[in-house]
Formats: sequence, C-alpha cells, structure tokens
Amino acid sequence: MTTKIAIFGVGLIGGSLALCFKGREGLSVVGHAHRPESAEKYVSRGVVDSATLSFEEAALDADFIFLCVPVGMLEDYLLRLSKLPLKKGCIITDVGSTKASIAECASSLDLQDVHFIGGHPMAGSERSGVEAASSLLFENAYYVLTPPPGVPEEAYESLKALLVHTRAQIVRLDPQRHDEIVGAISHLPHIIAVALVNQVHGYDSGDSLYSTLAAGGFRDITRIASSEPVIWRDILLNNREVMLKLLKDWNEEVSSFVQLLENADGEGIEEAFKEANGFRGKLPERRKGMITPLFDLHIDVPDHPGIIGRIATELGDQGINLSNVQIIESREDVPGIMRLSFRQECDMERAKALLQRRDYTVYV
Ligand SMILES: NC(=O)c1ccc[n+]([C@@H]2O[C@H](COP(=O)([O-])OP(=O)(O)OC[C@H]3O[C@@H](n4cnc5c(N)ncnc54)[C@H](O)[C@@H]3O)[C@@H](O)[C@H]2O)c1
Ligand SMILES: O=C(O)C(=O)C[C@]1(C(=O)O)C=C[C@@H](O)C=C1
Repeated sequence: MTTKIAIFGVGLIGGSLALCFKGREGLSVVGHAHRPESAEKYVSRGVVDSATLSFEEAALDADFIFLCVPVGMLEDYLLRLSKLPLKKGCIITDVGSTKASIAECASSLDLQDVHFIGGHPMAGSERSGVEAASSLLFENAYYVLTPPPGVPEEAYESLKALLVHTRAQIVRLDPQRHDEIVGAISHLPHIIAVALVNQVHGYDSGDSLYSTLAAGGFRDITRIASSEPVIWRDILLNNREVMLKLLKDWNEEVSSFVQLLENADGEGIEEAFKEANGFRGKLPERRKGMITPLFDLHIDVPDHPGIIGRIATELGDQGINLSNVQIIESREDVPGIMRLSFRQECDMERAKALLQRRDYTVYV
C-alpha cells in the first residue's frame, strides 16, 4: 500500500519536504502547483513524483496533506480542503511560520474523519522557491507540531513517524506560545534586519562608500533581510499583536542604548555586551545537514577565485574524504574563514598535515 503525500506549494519548504519523502519505499509525493510552468518544473527537477494544477486531484486519496503556501493563504486552503471528500483518517498539516490563527481556523471547521495538526519546521533560508529546496534543510533542526486538544494520539504519532524522514527533532507546543516565542527569535530579527538595511540604504544613496565598506558585521546581521517579501508580509501581519508588543520592548532596548551613549556610560555598554555574550554563548549549536558528529578544521584562506576548488582537489587527490565545506563570513568564535568537515578523525588529521605542508594556517 502506497502512502500518498500531497504538497500544496512546492517552494523552499514544500520542495524540501518533498525531497525528504520522495523515493522512500511506500511513499508517493504529488505536488500542487498554481501555474502550469511550475508543475512542469517540480517534476523535471525531480522534486515530486507527479504534479497537478487541480486542487481536488492533489488532495484525492491523500494520506497526508502539507500546506506550504504563504501564511495569508493557509486558511483559505484549509477551508477548501474541508469541503472535499478527503480520505478517512487523512492528516492535514501546514508549515506556516505562525500557528495560532490556523489552529483557530481548523477548530472552527467541521473536519469529518480527518485531522489537522499545525506544524512549523524551524529551518529555512532567505532564499525561496523550489530552486532553493534541499533534502538536508531540516536535518538537526527543531520541527514544532501543535496538535489541538482532542486530536487522536495515533494521528499525531503517525505524522511524527512520517517526519522522521526530515531528520528534524519534533517539539510539541501550544500555538499561541509558539507565536510568542517565534515572534521574538525569528520575526523580530527579520524586522530589525530590514530596518537596519533600509537605514543604511538611506545613507548610501548620498555616499556609496557605505555599501562599499559593509563587511562581516553588517552582512551577518542582515542576511535575512533578503527574505521573500510576500512570505514575510504575511507572517508579520498574521502575528501582528505579538509583534507590536515585541517592538515596544525593542524600542525600550534601543532607548536604553541611547541613554548609555548620552551618559557616555562605558561600564553600561560593557555590561550590555557581556550579558549578550553570555546568553548567546550558551545557545545550543545546531548545524544543519549533519546528523553524525563531524571533525572540523578551520583554515584562513585568501579571497582568490577557485580557492575552494583547489583545496577540495588537493584533498581529493590524496584520497581524503571531505564531507562538508562552509565559508564563514564572520570570524567570531572561530579563527578561520573556511570550515572543512570530515566524518573520520583520520581524514581530518591527514588534511591538517597536508594543508600545513601547503602553507595554509590551519586550526582544529
Ligand atoms: N522561508 C523560511 O525560512 C520558512 C521557514 C519555515 C516555514 N516557512 C513557511 O513556509 C511557507 C512557505 O514558505 P517558503 O519559504 O517555502 O516560500 P516559497 O516562496 O519558497 O514557496 C511558496 C510556495 O507557495 C506558492 N504560492 C505562492 N503564492 C501563491 C499563490 N498566490 N497561489 C498559490 N500558490 C502560491 C508558490 O508557488 C510556492 O510553491 C510559509 O507559510 C512560510 O511562513 C518559511
Ligand atoms: O535561516 C533563515 O534564513 C531563516 O530565516 C529561517 C527562519 C528563522 O527565522 O530562523 C525563518 C522563518 C521560519 O519560519 C523559520 C526559520
């Protein structure tokens, strides 16, 4: 018996989920597209087994339905699904970045013999669309589920069992609490990043040296300002109440910095940095895409075209198995700018010796 998984909205998140499920024994993945060219793309990129423009056909006989469209469309999709003759026991879930409103909408609908369980993978990117999808996106990330009271435990367990393919760690949360927490750790940082970029853009219009000199610090804190505008419009409007409260608190944080500077309070500034360092230093490191422990080297590399290829080739020529390469723009926490990861300690040791012989500065 094949388990049919229907994905509505095969973009960054929907496409990544599809890639986690596709090709697994007993699973078939159908993607719903709202444009003919998208349907063709999903199939030709190998992200889904089949794609359809028909809402009904995608939902027909599905065992699991994932709603992966912008938050502002979720309720409409759920409403449409509630009017279809869905398979008995079908589990509908979503991946929206807010959870309270969709949970409320689900509880107001008369869902016959099907169950809605809200979901939100805490992994993503500033990129969007199926082109950015990756089967590794959720590895080691947290994946929040918000089962409503009364949903059968077997339904929750069966969704959890399916999500094993994402290699994410499931966390069960109340939807409102989810929105408060995620508002602070995800939505607020997006607002701050956008406001900061726009502030500097204003200065840069008069003097382009601002963008010329923008280096690690600016880039680190503003990567997420490049996120998809429609996705974020919907998230912020949907979590408006929470965001307004958080922005009030943010204004207070900013005001306290204004005061520190007005008073030339060096000690206070140091304290603020110490407090932030302390809290941030305790954040658990959750690196994506690596489920087993890796052995890392960091190396300082000059900014030359082709440098990554050269290093990878040198290691490959010596039969050294490289598992992952990451360019770290910021130099905080680690002294180098390229991280090379190896599954075997002996590979890491051989790479270290080789790169040192080639005069690279290597840090373990
Ligand atoms: N981007 C992230 O980092 C992230 C992380 C976790 C959850 N989410 C949530 O996942 C959902 C999808 O976000 P994404 O980042 O994959 O976005 P995306 O833009 O990559 O994908 C959105 C999908 O929705 C479809 N879509 C867009 N407008 C549509 C319309 N008018 N009619 C029908 N379909 C439409 C697109 O074709 C695409 O398949 C959102 O609800 C978002 O809040 C995003
Ligand atoms: O890494 C990023 O680019 C993200 O923005 C991912 C991120 C986040 O803020 O952490 C963004 C939105 C989500 O709903 C979940 C995760």
